[in-house]
Amino acid sequence: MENHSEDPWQRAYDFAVEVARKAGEEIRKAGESEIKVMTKSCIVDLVTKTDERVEKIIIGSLKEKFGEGTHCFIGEESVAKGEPCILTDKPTWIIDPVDGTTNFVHRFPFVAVSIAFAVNKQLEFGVVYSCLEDKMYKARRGRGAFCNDEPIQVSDVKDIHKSIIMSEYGIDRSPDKVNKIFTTMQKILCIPVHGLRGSGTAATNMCLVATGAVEAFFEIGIHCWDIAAGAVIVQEAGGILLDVDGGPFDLMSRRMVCANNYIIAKRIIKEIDVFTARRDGAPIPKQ
Ligand SMILES: Nc1ncnc2c1ncn2[C@@H]1O[C@H](CO)[C@@H](O)[C@H]1OP(=O)(O)O
Ligand SMILES: [Mg+2]
Repeated sequence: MENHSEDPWQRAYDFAVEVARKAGEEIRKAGESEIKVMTKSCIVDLVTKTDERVEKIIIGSLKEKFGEGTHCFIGEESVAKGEPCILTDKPTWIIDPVDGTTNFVHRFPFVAVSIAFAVNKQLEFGVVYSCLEDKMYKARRGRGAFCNDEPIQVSDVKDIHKSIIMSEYGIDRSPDKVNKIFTTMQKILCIPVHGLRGSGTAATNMCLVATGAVEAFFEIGIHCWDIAAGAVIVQEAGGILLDVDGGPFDLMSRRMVCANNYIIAKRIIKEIDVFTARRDGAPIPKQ
């Protein structure tokens, strides 16, 4: 019999990679036929049957493998349907079945499956499968980060003027919020930096930091399922995570800066116009 006592999560990690691949194949196939689009919180917050179906496949496979009741699950579409979004000390899977749903709907070619696993609120591993590019990013705490089994590393650029920074626009179209986002983007662009990019998926943006293609990614408004897997991948690739105000990273805070090093992170943080986002798991106030 295999002895997992010294390495309790390897089996879960390997299985997460398998499940992410299967989920990505489902997404690729679904993209070949007509995509029926629905909305969630507002008219630009999109969801499809594929998001819901793929989340069910992922959670179903994990429950079958690890036994119902022993593990907890936080999944984007389950939370949208009223399941709690609370991270406890129990072994917890944090899942975004389709990160970049808007891209998926428009067939803009960056769509990722994001699966992370935390125990005692510490992230143990993360898997991001960029399914249209067929890139499997993965990392386990203390064991390095990989893309299609090749080790990956963040860039060694320390000069902000030689960097590419990533961010996103989110889904809030109130002029006040959009203004803050654009002000930040303008300030960063005019530092100046080499470029400002956004792939439309937070998980993929983080993997691009991990491979050294860009130096940093920041966003306010993302959820824990968008960034949990990417957080392990960035850290294991030698990068760092911070709050947008320079404090420690908090997975449930809906705010994050990830970067190749502190010099780049701190320089960006100086330019970020912070706005509030209700924490993941916080009760929604009654109207
Ligand atoms: N309210 C929000 N504000 C900002 N980003 C959000 C957001 N909700 C989801 N995102 C995520 O941030 C990136 C784009 O802004 C995507 O990864 C998107 O994930 P999604 O495609 O799974 O919804
Ligand atoms: Mg997402």
